[in-house]
Formats: sequence, C-alpha cells, structure tokens
Amino acid sequence: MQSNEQPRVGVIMGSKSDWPVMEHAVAMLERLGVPYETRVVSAHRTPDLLFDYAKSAAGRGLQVIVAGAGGAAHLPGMVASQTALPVLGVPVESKALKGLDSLLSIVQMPGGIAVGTLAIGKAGATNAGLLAAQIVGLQDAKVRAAVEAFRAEQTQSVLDNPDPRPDSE
Ligand SMILES: Nc1c(C(=O)O)ncn1[C@@H]1O[C@H](COP(=O)(O)O)[C@@H](O)[C@H]1O
Repeated sequence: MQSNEQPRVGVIMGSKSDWPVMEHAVAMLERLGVPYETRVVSAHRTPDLLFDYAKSAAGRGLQVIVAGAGGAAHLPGMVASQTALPVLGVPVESKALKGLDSLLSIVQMPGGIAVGTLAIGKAGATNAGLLAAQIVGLQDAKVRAAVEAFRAEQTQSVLDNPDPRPDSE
C-alpha cells in the first residue's frame, strides 16, 4: 500500500509488463517503510514524459530513482542523463535473450553519466529497493534502523535453519 507521505524513491519502468519484476523493489521499500511512487515511463514510447519526470524528480523531493526496463533498456541511462539523483537500473528479463540484452544496455554507460546496475530480474529489483532504502537511510534514522533490522532478521533466519534439506524446518 502506497503511503500518503512525500515519496522519496521513484520506481519507474518501461512497460506495465515489467511489474511482475519491479513489484519486488516496491515490496522491499514497503517492508522498510520508505515512501515511494510508481510510474510507467519509457524513453522510447513516452520520451517527453521521461524528460519531464527526470527533470522534476529532485524538485519534487525524490532522493533516488529505480528504473527497470527490458530489451533495449535505455530508460535508466536516459533518466540519469536528466537528473543528478542516483539512478539504480534493473535489467528486466526479456523473452528473446533472457535479460542479457537488458543487462548490457544498462551496465555499459559511457564514463561521466552513472547508473548503478543491479542483477537481472527479481533479485535485482529486490536489491534496488534495498539499496534505495540504504541511500535514503543516510539522512533518515528510521529507515536506517529498518534496514539494519531487516539484515539482522535475515542473518538470524539463516542461523536458525542450518539444515539444507527441504523437509527440515
Ligand atoms: N526498454 C524499454 C523502454 C525504455 O528503455 O525506455 N521502454 C520500454 N521498454 C521495454 O520494452 C519491453 C517490452 O515492453 P512491452 O511488454 O510493453 O511490449 C519491456 O521490458 C519494457 O521495459
């Protein structure tokens, strides 16, 4: 559930079809109590909207943008070209090339415009949400505490379940 608080993280994606991956970024932000907004924005299909979104993001109070896209994934790099906010790129798995195309499109930025590129798919989206929260947490003690609690819980859950066999819980 999106909160009424001022969004700190913008989660954007090239198409509605990216949602099953990008919802994992949103799930992490919700878990850590970080206010966010979501939007479909495409460098290819809605270039004017992309420019408006990226140029207005900092002024609207966003601190980080998470951008997911598949295939010829120009969205994260183009957003990064229009804002000084940190941009985290999530390569969405494509049908034809399984997301390798998305990964290479996002990761190979020319020097001087940075995109922090995560892993392909669900793990990348989850970690984009986590990393966005860590960035917001630099200035927000509540979010920082939520990240620390999440990490401690994760560690404890592994230590509490040392037996790898599936029927061992
Ligand atoms: N890579 C981009 C961009 C962009 O980079 O601006 N806009 C849409 N797309 C991608 O096209 C794929 C197929 O989109 P459709 O499913 O809508 O045909 C999606 O993964 C989307 O991120």
